[in-house]
Amino acid sequence: MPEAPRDSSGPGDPVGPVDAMSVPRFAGPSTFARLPRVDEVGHVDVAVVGVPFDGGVSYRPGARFGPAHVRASSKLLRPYNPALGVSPFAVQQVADAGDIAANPFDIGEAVRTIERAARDLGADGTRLLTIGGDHTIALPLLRAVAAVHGPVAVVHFDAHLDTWDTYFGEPYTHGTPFRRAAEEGLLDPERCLHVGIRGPLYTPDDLREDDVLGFQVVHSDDYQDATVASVVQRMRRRLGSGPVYVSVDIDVLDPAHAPGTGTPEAGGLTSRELLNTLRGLVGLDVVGADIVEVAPAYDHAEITGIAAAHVGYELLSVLARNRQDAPLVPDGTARSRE
Ligand SMILES: N=C(N)NCCCC(=O)O
Ligand SMILES: [Zn+2]
Ligand SMILES: [Zn+2]
Repeated sequence: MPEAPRDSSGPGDPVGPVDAMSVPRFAGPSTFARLPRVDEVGHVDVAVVGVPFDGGVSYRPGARFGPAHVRASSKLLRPYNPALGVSPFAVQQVADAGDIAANPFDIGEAVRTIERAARDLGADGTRLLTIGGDHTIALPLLRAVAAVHGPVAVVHFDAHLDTWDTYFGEPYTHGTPFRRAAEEGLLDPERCLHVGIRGPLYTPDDLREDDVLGFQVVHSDDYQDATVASVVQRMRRRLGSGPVYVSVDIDVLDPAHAPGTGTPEAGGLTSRELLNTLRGLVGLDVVGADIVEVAPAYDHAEITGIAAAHVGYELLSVLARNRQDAPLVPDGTARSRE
């Protein structure tokens, strides 16, 4: 196929997505948001990378197919984000780095492979937006980020704490990455926060132990009792001014908004609440992010895939906004440029 026309203006400018007015969205390459591959551009500011690994799940399998599904569900994204007043593909070079090939039969080796690949991809300052895969992958991704930045704040969107200790004696699972990360000193215990927590736990100690590891909790129900703006204010106060890693387990959304996931829990966020909360990260030093636990076999009409693609788009928009000095409103969201 000849080189596809892309949304881009001149030589030296970032190469953008394939132009939807020249190549229909259902044709052309299967990269995130129809962006170029990393080997098609020179310098990359942000790489979108897939990790098709689900060897750490405790219930429904299938998140290994998440990267391909989210990419397929990202074809309708457009170049301009009016909510943040930014063109996320025009002010930074975003490109798709393909998938990290992790061993599906050996969790320890998979974790090492993911860490190595994430370190390589981020070696020249490239920031990573990673699409999982199950939540196990957050541990090697945090190792790679902490190797560059030191201990980071984590804002973790999830129905689940994921600070449990082991499953069947296994320390690396999708329910344990943040306990391992805290034990390894990858996290700043004064600046970590879960958002969207709900549902049954194993014992009351789960929350006490989570607290000792350095996490505060915004419960899903807090969105009922408070506004998104007040959640954003609390989140920004907690995350402070140092490096922030954002981990989004798609099951933070209510199963109505994200049925395609492995451990769904009733009573979750709407996609509107999640997208608006993510916009509240503008101005914070976001050094990396992941979107995990999309399991397409349980999805319908791409509901979950589209939600995950939009989460990725907002995260890329936050990174783009951070490159521009446009004014912010007091809760940290951007003033629209209309
Ligand atoms: N990270 C996700 N999605 N789920 C963790 C659930 C762990 C459990 O089965 O108790
Ligand atoms: Zn979860
Ligand atoms: Zn999780």
